[in-house]
This record gives sequence, C-alpha cells and structure tokens, in this order.
Amino acid sequence: MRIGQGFDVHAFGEGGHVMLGGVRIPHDRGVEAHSDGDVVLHALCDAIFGALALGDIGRHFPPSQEQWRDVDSRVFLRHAAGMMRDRGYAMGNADVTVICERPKVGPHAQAMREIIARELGCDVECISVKATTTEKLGFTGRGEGIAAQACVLLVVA
Ligand SMILES: Nc1ccn([C@@H]2O[C@H](COP(=O)(O)O)[C@@H](O)[C@H]2O)c(=O)n1
Ligand SMILES: C[C@@]1(CO)OP(=O)(O)OP(=O)(O)OC[C@H]1O
Repeated sequence: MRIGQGFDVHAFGEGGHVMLGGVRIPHDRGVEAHSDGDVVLHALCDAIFGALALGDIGRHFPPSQEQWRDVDSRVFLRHAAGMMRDRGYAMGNADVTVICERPKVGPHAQAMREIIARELGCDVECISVKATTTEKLGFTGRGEGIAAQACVLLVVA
C-alpha cells in the first residue's frame, strides 16, 4: 500500500463557472489557471503522484507548456491513473475536501464522485468528495479563491 496527499488553490477571476471534480458548476466567478483550474482533480493528481513518489502535477504538465492551456483536467487525472496502474497499483480509496464559501459543493458531490471513479477505474464507493467553508476566515472565507485537499490510498492491484 502507498499513501499520498495533495493540495491545490486557484484564485477566483473572471468567468461564469468553475470546474470541480470534472463537473461544470455555474458561478458568478471563474478561476485563474493555465488549465481549466479544477482544484479537485489537481489535488487528486498530486495525491496520486505523491503516493508514487513521482513529483507533482507541475512536473508532469509544466505551466510553461502551451499545450496544457485550458485543458480539461480529466486528462491529467487519466495520466496519473495510468502511472498508478503501470506500477501495479489500484485506487483503494480517495477522500477529497473542497474549501470555499461558494459555490455550494454538496449538490454536485455525487456527480464528481462518479466522474472521478470512472477515470480511476474504481467503484464510486471508493471515492469521497466533501466540502467545508472556513467560516468566512482567510482567503477562501473572503471569496478570493478556492482550495481542495486530497488523500489517497493505493493498493496492490
Ligand atoms: N462550499 C461548500 C461549503 C460547505 N458545504 C456544506 O455545508 C456544510 C457546512 O459547512 P461548514 O463550513 O459550515 O461546516 C458542509 O459540511 C458541507 O456539507 C458545501 O456543500 N459547499
Ligand atoms: C495544471 C497546470 C498545467 O499546466 O496548470 P494550472 O491549471 O495553472 O494548475 P496548477 O494547480 O497550478 O498546476 C500546475 C500545472 O501542472
């Protein structure tokens, strides 16, 4: 077994939706990012790369490379899942926490779980997505940005 954790932040910016866990959520702000700025999938990728001791998402998909501009972050997760499988591991379980005041994540959590499980090739019961505010404290509390943290346990396939 191998354990990994990941954390990602993106600032809110112009736009009318945010991508979270592969779900397009209408919102009065967008996020500033090189890719689609999906903090859930980026944190999950980093957790998988961390569990495999393969560096971080920026090492695999450098922000300096134009080819990752506006890319659907499921591409990154698919790549991380492939590296996991190539090394003989499968997803035991993953637990993600989204940190923001808005948008509300709860109504979209099940759709995110299903997308993530499909990309990782595991049962939806192995994927947890939850959310918290920071009680209006800090940058997430002020509505300046959105954060996500993820933990994964990889098991021998
Ligand atoms: N962006 C968010 C934040 C929170 N939730 C849900 O609300 C519950 C209460 O949040 P607290 O920060 O006051 O503990 C939380 O447990 C989530 O169920 C959400 O859906 N989206
Ligand atoms: C995903 C990448 C792709 O260039 O860029 P961003 O969308 O800005 O996201 P970040 O979480 O900063 O991770 C770095 C990059 O790998």
